Amino acid sequence: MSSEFGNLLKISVFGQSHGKAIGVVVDGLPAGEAIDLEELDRFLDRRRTGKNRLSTARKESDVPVFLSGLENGVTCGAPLCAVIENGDQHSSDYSELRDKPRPGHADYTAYVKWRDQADMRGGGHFSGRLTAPLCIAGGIARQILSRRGVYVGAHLWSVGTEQDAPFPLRPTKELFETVAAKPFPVLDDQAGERMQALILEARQNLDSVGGVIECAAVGLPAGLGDPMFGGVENRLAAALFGIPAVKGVEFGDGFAAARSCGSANNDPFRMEDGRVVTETNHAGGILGGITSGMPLVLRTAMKPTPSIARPQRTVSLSAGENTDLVIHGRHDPCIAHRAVPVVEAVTAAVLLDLLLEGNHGTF
Ligand SMILES: Cc1cc2nc3c(=O)[nH]c(=O)nc-3n(C[C@H](O)[C@H](O)[C@H](O)COP(=O)(O)O)c2cc1C
Ligand SMILES: C=C(O[C@@H]1CC(C(=O)O)=C[C@@H](OP(=O)(O)O)[C@H]1O)C(=O)O
Repeated sequence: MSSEFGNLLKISVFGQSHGKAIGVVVDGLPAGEAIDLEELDRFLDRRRTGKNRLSTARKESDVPVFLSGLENGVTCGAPLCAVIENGDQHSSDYSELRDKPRPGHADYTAYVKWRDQADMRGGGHFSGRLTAPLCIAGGIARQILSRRGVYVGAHLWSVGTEQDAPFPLRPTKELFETVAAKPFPVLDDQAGERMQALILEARQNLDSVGGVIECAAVGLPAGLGDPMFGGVENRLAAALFGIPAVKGVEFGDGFAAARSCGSANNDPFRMEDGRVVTETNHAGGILGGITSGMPLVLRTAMKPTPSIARPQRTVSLSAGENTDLVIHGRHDPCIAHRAVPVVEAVTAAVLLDLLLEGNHGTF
């Protein structure tokens, strides 16, 4: 199933952007886990729409209703199902797009696959809207992990050409909390100001801008994951590419490592308080697909929002001829800053799945 991932912790996302509701089924959660719903709401709020001109004007409350799996706020072992009602759809914005696919969005490929049955209102099932239920699942996974000393956090690494400071060699839970509490998720607030100016400028120019998110996980044991196709990188990348608009995933120094040399890229081993650590972390905490015990570090490249307000060239599918398109409606001038908690959510879900596998489902 294309909308499901995970081995022992199976996460299945359903719904369409302008349908009645969107939601998630999470099967395989350990029983007896208290879920702090206020903390979950703070997590969902970091992704929420309609806060300011940096994001889409669509206003959704994103309040999850738990239909199963949670009794008195505690997981009961049965599959957890949560739904979010959609409340602010402007479907007329999309009537023309059925015939004239938006460059950069999934309208054309959805049409190729599903023809006239495709629900492309608000991006349908391809929409970034589906990352709200993903954040319910990942927000719960994140709480379960942090109870066991594994912390996942992320920040906006760059927007366009503007760059944040990198995570330090050993990011802490406190650093993750500090970034998560900020209205704009960066380490260096001055860089954050420049990024916000860039997003507003793109919007002003009837355009959009891309960005990169850096995510880290600390407290992971060494030895998680398997060689070759069962690697932690493989598992994370497969799930992270499920986030709409992700066009690249790298671990540690990633593509920059290809411009480095062995003497600079190798992380020297040292003993510290009786355990093996590395002096640097170019590998991003993964060697041979297996965690080394150093912080896991990854980055996801988010493309610029495809729906932009300036006129674009497309085709009329019915007439079979070239034409022009002006997209109306409410769109994010940048996706990356809103997707920071989404990357945390997916990372936490995959790591919890891997930890459950290593402990026969009971972690
Ligand atoms: C949080 C989030 C918000 C998004 N907002 C928009 C948007 O407002 N307008 C838009 O055209 N695309 C938006 N996208 C991106 C599209 O959903 C995505 O580009 C499209 O489904 C095609 O998928 P692909 O880019 O992975 O190929 C958003 C994605 C995410 C994750
Ligand atoms: C609603 C969300 O984002 C939506 C994601 C999206 C897309 O094409 O991905 C297109 C827009 O939908 P609409 O045209 O209905 O406003 C965004 O607002 C959300 O993230 O919750």
